Amino acid sequence: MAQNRREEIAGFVVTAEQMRHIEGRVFVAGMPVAALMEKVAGLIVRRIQVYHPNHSLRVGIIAGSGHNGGDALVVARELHFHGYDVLIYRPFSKLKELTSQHFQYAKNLGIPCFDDISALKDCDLIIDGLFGFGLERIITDPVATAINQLNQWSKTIISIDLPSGLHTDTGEALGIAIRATRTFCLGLWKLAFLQDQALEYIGEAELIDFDLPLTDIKAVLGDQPNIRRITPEFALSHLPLKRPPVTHKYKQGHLLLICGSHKYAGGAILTGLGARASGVGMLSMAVPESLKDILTAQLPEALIIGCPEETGAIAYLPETIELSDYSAIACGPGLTKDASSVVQSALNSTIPLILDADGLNILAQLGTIPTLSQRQAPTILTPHAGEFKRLFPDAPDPNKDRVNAVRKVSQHGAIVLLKGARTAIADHSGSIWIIPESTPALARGGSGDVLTGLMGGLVAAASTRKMPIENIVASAAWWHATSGILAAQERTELGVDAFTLTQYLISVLR
Ligand SMILES: NC(=O)C1=CN([C@@H]2O[C@H](COP(=O)(O)OP(=O)(O)OC[C@H]3O[C@@H](n4cnc5c(N)ncnc54)[C@H](O)[C@@H]3O)[C@@H](O)[C@H]2O)[C@@H](O)CC1
Ligand SMILES: [K+]
Repeated sequence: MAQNRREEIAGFVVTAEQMRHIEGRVFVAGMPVAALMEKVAGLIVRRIQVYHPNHSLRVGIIAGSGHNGGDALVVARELHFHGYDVLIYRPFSKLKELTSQHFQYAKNLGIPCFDDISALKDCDLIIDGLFGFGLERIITDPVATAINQLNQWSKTIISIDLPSGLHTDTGEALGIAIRATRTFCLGLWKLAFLQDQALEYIGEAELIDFDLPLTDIKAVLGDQPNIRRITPEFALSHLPLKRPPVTHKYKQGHLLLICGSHKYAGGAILTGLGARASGVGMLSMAVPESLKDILTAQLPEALIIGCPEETGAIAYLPETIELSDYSAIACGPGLTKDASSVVQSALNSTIPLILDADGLNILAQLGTIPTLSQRQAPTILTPHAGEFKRLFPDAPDPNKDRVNAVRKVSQHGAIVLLKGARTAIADHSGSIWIIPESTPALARGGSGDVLTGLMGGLVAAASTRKMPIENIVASAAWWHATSGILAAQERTELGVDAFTLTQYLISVLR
């Protein structure tokens, strides 16, 4: 039961408004606000003691005017009683009532209080309780200057709920934000934790579960939450790890990869190796004729189809290829922009299609939105931010509120996977899947080709498994990221070239 709760909670993501609704329900049901604050702060103190067991530390507490400040003041009181040398910086004179009471008591206990940040200069540890999800406008002076000064000290900082200054939903710094070493996110993951622009402020992130009832969470988020944080349990349950005892290769999916050019032969190999790891029943690869021998040598199990070529790119697909014979197509890695007619053929097919790399660039040239509107079957686009802008020049900036950006463009019918530190996926219904952990080691040539092949294989295999294709796409991205994390742990972030990554796809599952 406890395990189930942990798993379930780990999959939820909330906006500030949703969190307020959930808490509101708990308070209406009878939980006293002050009791909840005590409980939350008690859990925070326990975690602080795990990371900083030395009770002679000098701890600076930053307390804002709201309940984030209230949490921080309860933490101050408890650390004081545990023997830590505590001092408080409180920049605002007007405090919410409960926060004000905790401040009075801390002062009466003899904890030194200051309204100047420089009092905290000699602290070993800072606890940031300036703003939580109640921050709603740009931070101005003198607090902005104080945050700037604090950031320059490069101290160990633990932020309560969110690094103060971050917008809870977009992860944007509202003028300025505290750069935390560690952030304890309270109750449920706030959306900011899954936005790339917030990551440099958050440091190590940890969820502090304070027993919000699942019924209240689901009453606000719904049974099928609109935003889902991909957990290992979710991803693994969508991978074809266990086969039926009686099957044959075509029942395990037949993937057609269309990739490669004279210039980018390696991209085709990496895509093929990604597909190999998916366990797909049958793999066919359409490549330029001149690449046939090298691909056959690298992927002896694949059926390599040599295609007529022009300027080193595939000119067109041979007539022997009947696209409807396949379970799915993945098209794009290493094609060059000269392979336009091939991409057009793939778009005309009536089976699931994954487009990546030059497949996306060619789609942008063809006109993304009108072309997508002609598609009869699922289309999956896997752009990074640059490709995203070329595909959807009128969409919101994919480098800012990425979740909103990807949600907006998915209205045009495709499943869109926006690559990044926190890859975000949206489908036409506006549902979002986010991969919560990854590694910068994957920011490397060829790593995307591996994902395309892997996802292609999984989508092809899923055609007989009746699983929502969006879940398969998200699970493929999780698998890819998790393999990168393991490879980086064992080989450093420098040691995760794309070929090495393909070798970790299977070992990460063991
Ligand atoms: N209500 C509760 O009992 C619980 C609350 N929790 C804590 O409460 C926090 C939310 O509390 P609040 O809703 O009081 O909000 P916050 O404490 O996040 O801050 C809001 C306060 O800051 C002011 N403010 C907003 N933007 C400002 C700006 N740019 N410059 C100056 N002042 C600004 C607001 O007027 C308000 O007084 C959570 O983040 C969490 O830390 C958690 O402990 C869970 C339980
Ligand atoms: K905070």
